[in-house]
Amino acid sequence: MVPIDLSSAPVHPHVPNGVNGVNGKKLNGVNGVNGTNGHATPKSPAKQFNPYAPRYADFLSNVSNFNIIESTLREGEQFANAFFDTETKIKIAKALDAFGVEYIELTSPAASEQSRADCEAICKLGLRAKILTHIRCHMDDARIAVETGVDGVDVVIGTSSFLREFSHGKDMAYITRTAIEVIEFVKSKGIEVRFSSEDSFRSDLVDLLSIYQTVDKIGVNRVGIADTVGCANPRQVYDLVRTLRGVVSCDIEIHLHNDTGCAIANAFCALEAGATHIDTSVLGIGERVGITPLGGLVACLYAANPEYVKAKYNLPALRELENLVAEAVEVSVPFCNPITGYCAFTHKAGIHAKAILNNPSTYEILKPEDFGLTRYVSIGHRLTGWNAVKSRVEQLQLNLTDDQIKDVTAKIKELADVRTQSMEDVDTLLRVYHSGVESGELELGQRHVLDRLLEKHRSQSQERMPAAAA
Ligand SMILES: CC(=O)SCCNC(=O)CCNC(=O)[C@H](O)C(C)(C)COP(=O)(O)OP(=O)(O)OC[C@H]1O[C@@H](n2cnc3c(N)ncnc32)[C@H](O)[C@@H]1OP(=O)(O)O
Ligand SMILES: O=C(O)CCC(=O)C(=O)O
Ligand SMILES: [Zn+2]
Repeated sequence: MVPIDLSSAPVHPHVPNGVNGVNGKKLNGVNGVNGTNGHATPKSPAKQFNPYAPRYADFLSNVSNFNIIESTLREGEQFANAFFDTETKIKIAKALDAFGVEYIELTSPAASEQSRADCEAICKLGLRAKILTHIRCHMDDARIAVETGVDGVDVVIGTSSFLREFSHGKDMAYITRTAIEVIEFVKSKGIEVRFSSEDSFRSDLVDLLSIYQTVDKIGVNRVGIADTVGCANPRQVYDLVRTLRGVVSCDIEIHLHNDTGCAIANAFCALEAGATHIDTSVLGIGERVGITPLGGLVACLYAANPEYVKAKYNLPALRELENLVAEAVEVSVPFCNPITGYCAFTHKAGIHAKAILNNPSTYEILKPEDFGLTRYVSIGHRLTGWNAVKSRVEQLQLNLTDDQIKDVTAKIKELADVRTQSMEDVDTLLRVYHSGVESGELELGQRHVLDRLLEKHRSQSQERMPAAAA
């Protein structure tokens, strides 16, 4: 792949959602969308109907008003490859804080002596983010948690029949009694408390709403819904959060596992339905395939409202944060990772390349410069086009006409049909072509002359570098 560094390319204003004829005027009444078949719009105001105007449900949406509960140091520690020593935990906590997440959730201090000590150490860092720890719904855990110096405690207990039968073995009456005791105890210490049902989507709806209503009445700060097994789809998430929003007045958190790849979409739908807090981890690490990834969620919410997300988080810090965690758990950042994936801002096909060079918003919903990153156009392959090649010719300050660029593009394609051309290969070809034109040896379409010039260039370079060639 031959990347062209486009960091100096003109940056065009980002086209926000809702423009491009989506929420704007262009679509109304066109293509028969409003039943007008392209004819004049009805004149009577009573008959006018804008299907894209905000709906009642949109007023519930928190897509531009949410908090992130970052759980790399809790859920992330449950990732099979994770072992965080104290120093690594502190580095990760500081990097999360520098990125700007609102909350950092830590492993239960009841898990081990070191977990307790690390929790205390992170509380003492004086970070801007609020520090939470995550415990079972049990007074023993609660007593340890409130002594660590955390700003809040996240309490969880399974409510599905699976977990009631095979995990803790408790019925709803016991769960409700213990939840009340734990919540009142944590509240008495003057810190935040959240109550969450584990495996919410496989729990009985009446049980769920009833326990959430009870804990809301006694002043819990947040209730949490958890898709513990990653079985929920966006519609189910919307429906459950929307229903809960009508039942409790406290904040609503959601924790979504990614077993079927829906975790980001589910988080977005939860916000649309009125959730206020989303759990994430860096690169999504957690039990099995993990949970909603921080970077992917940020990409999704940036696409919805770039200005809000840019103002809220230090976006250029994301890459280092992900690299730090990837290194700590010995994985690579996936090539398809939103924002920081190897090819996230690389454009290849000729049709894309031409439009991107004219206006990056044509094929980009995220602006790389907002994340401290650079856009590339790849040209050394058989899908390239003369417009992309022209941009490289201009960067190299070679003087070629459009017809000459089209001619040399045909040669790039011929060579790339055999193997992908490196940046160096393409630059050499462009320079040889240019000097052939300048010297008057090469004319349009004279492939045999170009091949001879290339061969001559190759043997001259080998003569110049015999030692290197040997
Ligand atoms: C879905 C999630 O990710 S929830 C968060 C998961 N986090 C963790 O598990 C934190 C790390 N865990 C640990 O270090 C240990 O499991 C500990 C310290 C919490 C408990 O260890 P142990 O006492 O040895 O128990 P063990 O892990 O074998 O079993 C869990 C116990 O908690 C009980 N339990 C499980 N979930 C809950 C809950 N949400 N609330 C209260 N009790 C619970 C189980 O019934 C079981 O009790 P038992 O000892 O009477 O059998
Ligand atoms: O506390 C919560 O809300 C979620 C706990 C958890 O990790 C899960 O259910 O997957
Ligand atoms: Zn989880």
